[in-house]
Order: sequence, then structure tokens, then C-alpha cells
Amino acid sequence: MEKVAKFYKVSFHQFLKDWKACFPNSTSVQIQNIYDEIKLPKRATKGSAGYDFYTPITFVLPPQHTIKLPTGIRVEIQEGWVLTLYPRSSLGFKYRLQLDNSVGIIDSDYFSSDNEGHLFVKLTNDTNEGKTVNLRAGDAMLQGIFLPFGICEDDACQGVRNGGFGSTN
Ligand SMILES: O=c1ccn([C@H]2C[C@H](O)[C@@H](COP(=O)(O)OP(=O)(O)OP(=O)(O)O)O2)c(=O)[nH]1
Repeated sequence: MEKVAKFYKVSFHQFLKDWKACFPNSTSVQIQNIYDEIKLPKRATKGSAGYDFYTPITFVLPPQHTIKLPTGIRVEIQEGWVLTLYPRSSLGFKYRLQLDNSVGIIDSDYFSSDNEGHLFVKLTNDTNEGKTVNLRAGDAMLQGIFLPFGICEDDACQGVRNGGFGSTN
């Protein structure tokens, strides 16, 4: 198995800034407590492809509700690889819990962005059975898989990323 990446926590300074932007009512003490409990993504078994990402907070998501979460995580990825984020199968089967962007694409050059490459996730409970999602802090909420990718033979792209979500155009 190729070892191509490493997860880190973003700095507390970055987490505080990004958390306050999403949840302005949180106090600095609450945010420090959330930050201290953040777990790096892990695989559950030797044969698992997916790294489980854990929710930093307990949350309830009624049908058709959405939550945007700063994960507190950044990832250093070798050139030629990408991290892809997907729903956990179990939460998809039970609740149709979706990533709003269908699949999260985490580029290797996001790591060196001004925001430390802070990973965000946006989730929607798309249930058609009226079910409410309840996740406790530390529960696995989605999974990430590292994949290799190719580029075109005549590709001379020299652009430099700084930021995410539409930052390049
Ligand atoms: O679920 C996601 C998806 C992306 N990102 C970050 C990492 C990624 O490298 C960056 C840009 O994502 P993408 O390339 O998919 O977005 P885009 O809308 O095409 O914007 P850009 O112009 O920045 O490439 O945003 C996240 O934190 N979470």
C-alpha cells in the first residue's frame, strides 16, 4: 500500500477564526474545548479504503436541514494524489445523508493555502422517510479516500492555489 499523505490539525488560531464564521454564538472557551477533542481521521480496519472523519460537535439534523462544519483537519498529500470525500455508507443508507457537493475534492496544493488548507464539510439530511440525523461529537460522519490521478500530455498549467471553493476563478 502506498503511503501518500498525512493528516494534521489546523492551528487553534485558524480553527477559532473559521469556527466563529460558521457559529458566531460559540464562545472562545467552547471553541477551545471542541478543538482539543478533534480526532485525526482514521481507518477502522486494516482493509478499509476510507478514512473516517469524525464530527467535532454533537448535532441534530432534521429532514432537509444542512450543516457546514469546519473539521479542524488539514492534509498534506503527495503530488499526483487527491483526497476524495464521500458520505459514510451507513448514514447514506439510513438517512440519505449527503455531501452538498456530492463528492469533496481535496487538492494537494490546498494544504499551503492561507487558511492552512482547513477542510470544511457541508452535509444535508436528504431523507425521504422523515428521519432525523443525530450525531455525537467524535462520531464518524463521512469517509475520505486517497486516489491517484493523471494529467494531459500537453498540460502546462502553472497556476497556484490559495484557498478553496471557487478560489481559482
Ligand atoms: O468538501 C470539500 C471540498 C473542497 N474543499 C477544499 C479543498 C479543495 O482543494 C478546495 C477547492 O475545492 P474544489 O477544487 O473542488 O472547488 P472549486 O469550486 O472547483 O474551486 P477552486 O476554484 O478553488 O478549485 O476546497 C473542502 O474543504 N471541502
